[in-house]
Amino acid sequence: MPEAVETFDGWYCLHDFRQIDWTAWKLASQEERNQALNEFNALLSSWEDIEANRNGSVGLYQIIGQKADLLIMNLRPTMDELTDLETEFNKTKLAEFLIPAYSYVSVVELSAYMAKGKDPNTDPEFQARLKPVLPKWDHICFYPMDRKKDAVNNWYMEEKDERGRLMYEHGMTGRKYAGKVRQIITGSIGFDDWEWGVTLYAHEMLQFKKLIYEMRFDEVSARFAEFGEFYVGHRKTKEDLEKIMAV
Ligand code: VOV
Repeated sequence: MPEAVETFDGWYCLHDFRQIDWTAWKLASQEERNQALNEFNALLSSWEDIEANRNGSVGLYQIIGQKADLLIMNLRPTMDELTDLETEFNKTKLAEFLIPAYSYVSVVELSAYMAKGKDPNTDPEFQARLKPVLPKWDHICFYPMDRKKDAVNNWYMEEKDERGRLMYEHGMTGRKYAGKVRQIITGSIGFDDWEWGVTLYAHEMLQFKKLIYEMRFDEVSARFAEFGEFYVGHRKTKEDLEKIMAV
């Protein structure tokens, strides 16, 4: 039987998608709205401090389309810390005006397919990728995915060397987008409904489409990839959020 590839797991990750309840927000007083934003800004600042101390990372994004309005993405060394911060956020005033839209629980994952003699447990480059500072690039694209397990194409029945070959080809396509798209692959087998979360960053939106389209022709995606829903959006600061929420 084919054997599993060793995985190296880094920080835990919560993608928290929310919709703004505009009706409730507009009914609130200016004072209540200010209070909600100030409290959230303080919480975001505390998460940014954690990022500065290299104990996690945070990103705030505005999502386009009707699936969600906001995405708050947090990384932490343990899942307990993520659970706590989710609870803390849910208790804020702002959260009273946000409707849960979707969430994804996963852990930053690298596999040994590409390790090539390096020890991922000590190699500084591997370690930095396992505990990443989320890129401050303008645009984000997130989607969950699976590897196929049907009678004809079953990823888990392929030999390890063959999977390594397919992943190598995948990596070569990805490398063409160096400087244009950055990827954070998170593993979610046993944690969420799909097997991986794909979080991409770009300076230019169109690069997501170009990369994902090109990858569809790689054998590993063409034969073995199944995708969930796509969410795309833009990175936002506290000041941007104040403008978004202004009514
Ligand atoms: C900038 C783009 C880019 C680059 C450079 C890149 C490179 C690499 C390398 C070198 C490796 C293997 C080693 C490791 O690091 O784990 C991976 C791994 C992985 N990828 Fe990837 N990927 C990219 C981008 C990228 C995209 C756009 C997708 C979605 C697929 C698509 O069709 O939409 C994807 C998926 C994955 C997955 C699900 C895995 C884990 C598979 C597993 O079975 O373990 N990935 N990926």
